Amino acid sequence: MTTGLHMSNVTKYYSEGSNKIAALDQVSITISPGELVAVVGPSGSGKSTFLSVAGALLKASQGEVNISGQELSELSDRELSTIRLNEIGFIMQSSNLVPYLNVLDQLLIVKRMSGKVKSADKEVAIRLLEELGLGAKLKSFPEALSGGEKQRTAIARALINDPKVILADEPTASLDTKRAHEVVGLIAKEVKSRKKAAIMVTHDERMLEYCDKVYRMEDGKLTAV
Ligand SMILES: Nc1ncnc2c1ncn2[C@@H]1O[C@H](COP(=O)(O)OP(=O)(O)OP(=O)(O)O)[C@@H](O)[C@H]1O
Repeated sequence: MTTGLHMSNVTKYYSEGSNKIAALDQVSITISPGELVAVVGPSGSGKSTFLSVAGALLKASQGEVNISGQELSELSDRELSTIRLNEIGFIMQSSNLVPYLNVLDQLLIVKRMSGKVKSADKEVAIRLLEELGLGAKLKSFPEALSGGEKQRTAIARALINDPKVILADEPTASLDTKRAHEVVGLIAKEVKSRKKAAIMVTHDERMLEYCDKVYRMEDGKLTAV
């Protein structure tokens, strides 16, 4: 079976009036399990569109997107939601935590979305949070967490369903240098040990040392650096 994330000749058009913009232009990439790939590039070059297509949030206009052997264009909207929930973990710029849920419940709500929460799920969530250094923060609400702790909670939330793919969009945008290194170091470690295929969009050159490969997006075209 094919593993990881593959994109082959993916083009994504947006229509603006009678104009068609190719936000992605014949993009091909393969990310294997355990590999962390960085995507850099100027504003408006297509990075967010790339992550949205890789994360089954947007459909490609042309080309193939394949996650662990499943070709996304062949799936129904319902099947795509299931893939998003179970096979893809998203880590966003600001951690996007739910303000009225404590750290442990941020993970359990993801479990609840995919069915009933079992007591084993709670144990798995607690173990994961402990591993990410949040054992003392299980009952804390987002407002009482530091920026780094919020992002670590978001990393745990992205991992809780054991997805095949991790997509991170500027995960260090709101962090100081020290926290940024901690957070990306942690993402890299988890990607390796849990064998996830991971993409990180970043403006931060200092984070590239944690990545196995670096790609550059320019005018919708992706090239290896
Ligand atoms: N919904 C949309 N409709 C029309 N055009 C869009 C849409 N979303 C993005 N675009 C255009 O597609 C191109 C790529 O945008 P995208 O957001 O993917 O770039 P980006 O590299 O993520 O930028 P940034 O670093 O500023 O977030 C840009 O020209 C943008 O204006």
